[in-house]
Amino acid sequence: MPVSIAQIQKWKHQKKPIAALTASDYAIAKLLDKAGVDMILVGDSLAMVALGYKNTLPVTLDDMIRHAQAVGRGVDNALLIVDMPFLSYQISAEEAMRSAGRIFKETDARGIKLEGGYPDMVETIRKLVQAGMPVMGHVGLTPQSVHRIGYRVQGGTPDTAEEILHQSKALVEAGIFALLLENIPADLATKITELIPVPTIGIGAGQGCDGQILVTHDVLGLSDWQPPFARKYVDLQSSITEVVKQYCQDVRTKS
Ligand SMILES: Nc1nc(=O)c2c([nH]1)NC[C@@H]1CN(c3ccc(C(=O)N[C@@H](CCC(=O)O)C(=O)O)cc3)CN21
Ligand SMILES: CC(C)C(=O)C(=O)O
Ligand SMILES: [Mg+2]
Repeated sequence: MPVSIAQIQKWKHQKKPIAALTASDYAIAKLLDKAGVDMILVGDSLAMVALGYKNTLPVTLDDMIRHAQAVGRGVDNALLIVDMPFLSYQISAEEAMRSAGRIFKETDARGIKLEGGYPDMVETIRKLVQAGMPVMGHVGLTPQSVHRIGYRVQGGTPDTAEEILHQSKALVEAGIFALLLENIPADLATKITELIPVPTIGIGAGQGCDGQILVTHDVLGLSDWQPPFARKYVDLQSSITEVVKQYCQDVRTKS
């Protein structure tokens, strides 16, 4: 039985941590799924780690759908979630509905994720949920706003922490099934986790969340740079470089 939304919601109450990672292609997605990851996110961070852009803004809805299709072919068990890319959902609820609808029609996504908890976004999310589309919220550091807020920790002052808590509650009231908390203080993330009824998945938000997510390229040591909170478990850049050098040498020495 594949992991369901109901299942991760039950795990919150059972205090069973949810292990999530990102994927952008078939090969890695299949490995993550077979290794037992609970949730796989086709994150728009693929703009940077897979496509080489300097931030997440350039990636298109067509790009996200293409990558989500590839990931979907490798996933049997994990809950597959797809990020909506910059400007595919911010202009109007109508446009968000059309973009989200394409993701559900053209991929095997079982949920989508949208950044932001400001009033207009809460209303957009309410409409998507009403139309039958499971939505995961995303507050704190929202990378699609990099030009306004940078990649800094969010919610470090009493006022901004209160605002993030308020947004989290508003998103829950609009019907999100889970909430991503990015780069916020651990005590704030713990407080939100205790106060809302849906699972929180943290990245750079401490160990008090119901689950954790990281960008797989960071975990594997394949990124050019990575956030300070991302733990690199293996340095595949070095391994791959060594192997490729060996291969080149073998070709050149005709061995
Ligand atoms: N490879 C990769 N991993 C990620 O986790 C990731 C991406 N890319 N791209 C999209 C966003 C951007 N993320 C980031 C990127 C940088 C910091 C970072 O360096 N934060 C510092 C402060 C930086 C500053 O002041 O500008 C920190 O101390 O939190 C945090 C999150 C997380 N996401
Ligand atoms: C929060 C992270 C994991 C994300 O949204 C992404 O990878 O795009
Ligand atoms: Mg993202």
